[in-house]
Amino acid sequence: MNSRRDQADSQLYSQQYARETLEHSSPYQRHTSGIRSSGVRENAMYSCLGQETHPMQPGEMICQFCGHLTAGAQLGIYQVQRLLGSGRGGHAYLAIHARSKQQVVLKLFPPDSMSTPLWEEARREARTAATLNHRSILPVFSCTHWQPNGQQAPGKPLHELITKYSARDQYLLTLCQYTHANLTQFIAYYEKREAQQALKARGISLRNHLVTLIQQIGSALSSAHAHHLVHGALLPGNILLDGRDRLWIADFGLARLHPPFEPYLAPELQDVVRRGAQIGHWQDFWRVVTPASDQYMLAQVCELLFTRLLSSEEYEKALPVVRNAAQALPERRFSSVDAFLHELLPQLRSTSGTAFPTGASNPMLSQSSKATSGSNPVHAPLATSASSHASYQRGSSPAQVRATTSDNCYLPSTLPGSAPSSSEIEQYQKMMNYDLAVSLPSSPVDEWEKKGDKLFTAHDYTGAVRAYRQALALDNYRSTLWLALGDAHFALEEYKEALSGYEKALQLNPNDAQAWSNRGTVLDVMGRRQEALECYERAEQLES
Ligand SMILES: Nc1ncnc2c1ncn2[C@@H]1O[C@H](COP(=O)(O)OP(=O)(O)OP(=O)(O)O)[C@@H](O)[C@H]1O
Repeated sequence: MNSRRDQADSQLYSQQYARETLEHSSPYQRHTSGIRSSGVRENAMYSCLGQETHPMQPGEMICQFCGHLTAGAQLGIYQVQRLLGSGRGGHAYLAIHARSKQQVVLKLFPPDSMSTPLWEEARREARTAATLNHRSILPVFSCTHWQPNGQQAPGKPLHELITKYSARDQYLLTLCQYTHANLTQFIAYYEKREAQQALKARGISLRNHLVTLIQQIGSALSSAHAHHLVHGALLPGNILLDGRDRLWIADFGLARLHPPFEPYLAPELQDVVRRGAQIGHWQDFWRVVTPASDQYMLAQVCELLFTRLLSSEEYEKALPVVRNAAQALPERRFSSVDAFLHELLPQLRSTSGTAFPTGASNPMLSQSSKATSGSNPVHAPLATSASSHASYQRGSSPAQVRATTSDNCYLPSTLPGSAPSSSEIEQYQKMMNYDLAVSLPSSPVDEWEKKGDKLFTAHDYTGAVRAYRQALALDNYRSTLWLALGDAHFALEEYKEALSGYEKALQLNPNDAQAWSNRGTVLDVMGRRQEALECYERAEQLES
């Protein structure tokens, strides 16, 4: 069995996450009995999960008024808990796997004549993106057609609910891993002076953290581009975080079904989108997106992060580079996302400004705080900010920032559901408070963990158990330690203790494929075959 010590960095869930998971479990999670085969709760008030809930008829899965799923609806083996938000094409729901209680996200895209003809291509792209196995590309586990009033087959995996695509009321249904925050929530939290001060007190640099996040976005995009995949809508809601330093880009294939809104829409796509809105389909938009338009969106995301979270001294050297990536003419941008980041990151690292701007020192802060409370991140589109022309020069191509037209009024600049609610911000706030501590220099816990790993490698499993327990005495919310402890007990053939270690690890990090797989192995050894198979299934989903 592989202890996966080398994967320690990816085991990133926080102690707060574990608490939040319990605290935020909905009544549907706590009382899962009473689920009928029709997919909705028995003896319950039937209501939809929309912003304003409406009563619904027993057995109805989709609300006729707002198109949201019924509270507690069961789709195959997944039970829907709550609405996470709505995007350009559909709605995202938090759901749980009925047997393992694993949290997942179900996204439901209603039929819509502008994008439905592209669903097959979107499904293919989502599958291709998942096969890249890139650590910063969120894989879609399953992407099927689904009919609300068809046979729901509770207990079946989602892909077995697939129906032949023909009827008009077919929905597109996707399943992916649940993560704990998106970039909008991250920004909303770190704009707060207290959050920045808490980081400062720990000696953690928010700027360095942003570098880590941007690197991950760049790496995911580069890998996708190398495989002829373009994201097409790199919006903050599609950039997901685990609360520490892990980031995923979500919705490859799916995000591109609808054009992004300003300021993320690259100037070269505006005419196509305008025409698409007139003729009633997004097929041309689907075809004309390019790696250069992804680069443009990444530049917008960078500017959003810098202006909202850093002091101007911290990002002033980086800004011309960002503006070059957001040139109105794609041929004036960098040759690739890699080339962009190659120029950008040294400029960010070399700045000497304070790592933790306060409201007083950051001129953007008071303005952006207002934006946080109400709507999507609002910031000036790079290419339209004519007053801030870039002076960045790259190669022989002079930097030139062009004003773009901003008369794209057919797309909303803010979307319902995209702004974090105060409870989401609060949840994220608690989580992040702990999380960035991961950037701290090596601690006694790290030392004990390393010692445990060495002993494990030397086959001294009893010594390893002792070392891991020492580490856990200092920090028993670290999932990697519980996993390692489980491995050491397994090696000693102490299966009950091994199982308990894996279960603790999974409480803290339910998306750890290795912990699921190891739990399966120990259950197998204990003769609990059926439970073991469920664990393997979960591990495979997470690894696929
Ligand atoms: N896998 C996930 N884990 C956690 N939250 C998610 C996940 N996928 C989506 N969300 C959140 O659910 C909300 C709605 O997501 P959805 O994808 O429908 O729209 P969006 O990402 O905000 O915008 P768009 O789809 O238009 O690009 C967003 O806040 C998004 O961050």
